[in-house]
Amino acid sequence: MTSGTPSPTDAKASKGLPPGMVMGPDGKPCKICTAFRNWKPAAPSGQKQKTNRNAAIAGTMATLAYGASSDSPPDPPSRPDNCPPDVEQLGRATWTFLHTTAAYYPDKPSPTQRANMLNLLHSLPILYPCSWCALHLGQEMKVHPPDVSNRVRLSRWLCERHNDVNVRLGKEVFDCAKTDERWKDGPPDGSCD
Ligand SMILES: Cc1cc2nc3c(=O)[nH]c(=O)nc-3n(C[C@H](O)[C@H](O)[C@H](O)COP(=O)(O)OP(=O)(O)OC[C@H]3O[C@@H](n4cnc5c(N)ncnc54)[C@H](O)[C@@H]3O)c2cc1C
Repeated sequence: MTSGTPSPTDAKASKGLPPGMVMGPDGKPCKICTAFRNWKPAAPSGQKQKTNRNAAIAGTMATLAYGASSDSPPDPPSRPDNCPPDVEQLGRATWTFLHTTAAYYPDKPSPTQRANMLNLLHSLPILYPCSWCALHLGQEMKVHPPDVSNRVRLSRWLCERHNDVNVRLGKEVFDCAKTDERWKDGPPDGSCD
């Protein structure tokens, strides 16, 4: 992050927030920037009391029904399937789309195909709903402009941008030599055929 640019981890911005909750550029908790397991919006005080009471009743019912001891830790909350995506679901879906699109991009793209791909990539820092993700991607794209000259180069470029995020999140870096294997051809053992 360049100096002077606000970040979701700014001490001032995140002060008092539960761990993992991410603030948006507007200074409010950003739902689409936060993993569901970390999303703990502050309830209005009346509602909070009601929520706590409901949770207590639910806990008692569960103990009666399943015999769980009252000091056992609660299960992590599960989410109905029809909820909007969180930062992780959106990220996985977007990377799947981008890497697969690159894997099927032509070896010799026409000028129109190159222009279309550039339009798609340059739209992301503007349109991507997770504002911090979009901001970081835009910064990386300034330093590493997209290479849409052919399939291999585009796949490599995307793999490297995905690795930028992996590094920022403390995840393992992906071996970019395996991009086709992951997104188009499948492993050599044929287990995906
Ligand atoms: C443009 C963009 C920016 C993002 N920025 C942020 C951010 O700032 N903060 C945040 O919390 N989340 C961000 N995300 C979401 C984040 O990248 C992950 O998608 C999310 O954390 C879920 O991670 P995951 O471990 O399920 O796997 P993902 O990172 O979603 O990867 C899905 C699969 O892709 C494969 N893969 C992994 N790395 C690569 C690679 N380099 N090349 C090819 N294939 C690969 C692996 O098989 C992996 O299982 C961003 C997503 C996008 C699309």
